[in-house]
Amino acid sequence: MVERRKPINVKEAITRTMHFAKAGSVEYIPIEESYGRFLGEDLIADHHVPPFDRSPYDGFAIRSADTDHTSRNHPVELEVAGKIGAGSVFERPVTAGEAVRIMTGAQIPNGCDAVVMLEEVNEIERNGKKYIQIKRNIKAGTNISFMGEDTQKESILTQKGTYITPGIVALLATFGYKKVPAAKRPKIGVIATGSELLEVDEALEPGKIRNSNAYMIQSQITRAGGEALYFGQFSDDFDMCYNQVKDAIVKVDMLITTGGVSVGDYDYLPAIYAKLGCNVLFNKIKMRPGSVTTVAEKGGKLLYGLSGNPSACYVGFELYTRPAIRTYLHSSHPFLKKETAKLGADFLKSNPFDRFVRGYVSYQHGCLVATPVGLDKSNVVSSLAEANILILLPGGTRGYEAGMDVSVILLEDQEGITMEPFLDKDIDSRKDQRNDG
Ligand SMILES: Nc1nc2c(c(=O)[nH]1)N[C@H]1C(S)=C(S)[C@@H](COP(=O)(O)OP(=O)(O)OC[C@H]3O[C@@H](n4cnc5c(N)ncnc54)[C@H](O)[C@@H]3O)O[C@H]1N2
Ligand code: MOO
Ligand SMILES: [Mg+2]
Repeated sequence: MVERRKPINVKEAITRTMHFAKAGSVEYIPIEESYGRFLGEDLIADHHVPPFDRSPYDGFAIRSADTDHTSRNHPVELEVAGKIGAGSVFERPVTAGEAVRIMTGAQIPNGCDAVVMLEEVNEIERNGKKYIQIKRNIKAGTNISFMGEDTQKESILTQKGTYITPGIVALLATFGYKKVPAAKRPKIGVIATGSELLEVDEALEPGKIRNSNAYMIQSQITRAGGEALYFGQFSDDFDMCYNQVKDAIVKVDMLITTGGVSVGDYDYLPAIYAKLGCNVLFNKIKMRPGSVTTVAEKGGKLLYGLSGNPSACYVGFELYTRPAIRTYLHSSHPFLKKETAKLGADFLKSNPFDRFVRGYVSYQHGCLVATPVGLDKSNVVSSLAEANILILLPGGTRGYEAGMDVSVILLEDQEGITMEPFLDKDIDSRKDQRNDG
């Protein structure tokens, strides 16, 4: 008799999975390798930036009070007491009637409180001494880049768990991080199952297909910030698959298998979880694709039994594995960002389960338009190549028409959101949006 599974809703499945998601450790890596990693600690400014008042222009540092009674007809003349370039400091306080020739980036000399640009002064020489003439009144603070105006000491610049962009690399360098505290990447094992699977470089044979999921999942792991460990593809043989899974678990932080998770004669994952004594969190979800997605836990490690169907496998990863990876990477926003978009085409087939339709979001006249791409079947691979979003169509009795507001999940997002807004309104809402008025 075929096993009858009890489906749970997406919200419950995510909640059960995230209960076992935990943060990993922190490692120090060279700053040159930090781009694309995730910060392991909050980045706190340990000094002001800039660390001193400095000149944003090539010009003359002056005492503004010297220009108090200056006008076009009554220019003031200041003696040039010296010259400093960026990196040098003027050795003594500047006194009344003096100016210092200063270059962009140089520290403002003591006594000065303004800078006049080179273009704004007349330079003259008399008796071997240099002078400048200024023809207007200069206010204190003019043309000064003030200490701390960029960042204040003690401020939190970037939170731990943040994806390190080139801009964050610049901040890390500014604050002297030759070694960067980075969240250690979780090691995610990947095992593909199926006697029909050919290696990627094998020629097609009757009844066989190439294993695309293993490579797709490895790239999804990399995009999410994890480190993929590929254990290979294995034919549908219980003992072989059991031993592979058993051996892999000890080498990884999480393990993903693809295929063999449904109710077929050669779908061995349920029996493997049972023999390993795993705590199966769920094995059926009210979602399409990916309803057979199974998540189990063993000794605190998450084991993902993703569907063999490529689209179902992809969606299962993004909904259940990706947030666990980001949590491991210390993110407080581990879920992909959701936005509201206009549906770009009718999607009239109703389904009692929540749908995560592969789609493409484009910008049209300042508006987000989400259009389904490719064939909407869970065994389809081509739609994945075009998709940059998942269009979330809550389950219900009616379909969706072009122009309706829909939620979309942004697949390339790096900022993320917390669990609450991700599970908000449209996941498991069960309401027919067309009754909203
Ligand atoms: N009687 C029932 N049959 C099925 C049910 C069900 O509830 N009752 N669920 C269907 C759903 S929904 C899905 S999704 C699939 C899930 O199948 P499995 O996870 O058991 O995966 P397989 O049977 O091993 O393969 C399914 C499909 O995917 C292809 N595949 C597998 N691995 C790969 C790979 N690495 N790369 C590319 N393609 C792969 C495989 O050839 C099959 O075509 O079950 C339904 N059946
Ligand atoms: O798990 Mo299946 O993808 O719902 O088609
Ligand atoms: Mg199967």
